[in-house]
Amino acid sequence: MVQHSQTDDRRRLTEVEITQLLSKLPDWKRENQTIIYTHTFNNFIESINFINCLVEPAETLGHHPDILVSYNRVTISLTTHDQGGLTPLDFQLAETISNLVKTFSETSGKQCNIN
Ligand SMILES: C[C@H](O)[C@H](O)[C@H]1CNC2=NC(N)=NC(=O)C2=N1
Repeated sequence: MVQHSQTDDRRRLTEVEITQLLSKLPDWKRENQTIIYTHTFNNFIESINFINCLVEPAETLGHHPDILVSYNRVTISLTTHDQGGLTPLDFQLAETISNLVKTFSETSGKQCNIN
């Protein structure tokens, strides 16, 4: 029988692991089986441009954020729907999103990655 290893990025995380991983993502908070982050941009266009920045990493990971846009505020929720909870993939994508926001802000909304 195939055993799922600890490196399986689609396995459900334990509460202890979730707490540990969240401590490295200060902008994100836990809400039930999701982790959530809200960022305020300068306007609606920046919100949408930033969301477009999420397409490539989401497709690459095969993991997709739930997104709510309210003018200049974008709320991103991550969970692994297939597992009904949080997995390493959620934290991987959260870290990527936080890095994208940083680059996006530093380039005044012109760029979201440095490649
Ligand atoms: C087949 C495909 O990879 C899966 O359905 C993926 C797509 N993107 C996904 N995204 C998220 N957030 N959770 C999932 O369970 C999920 N499943």
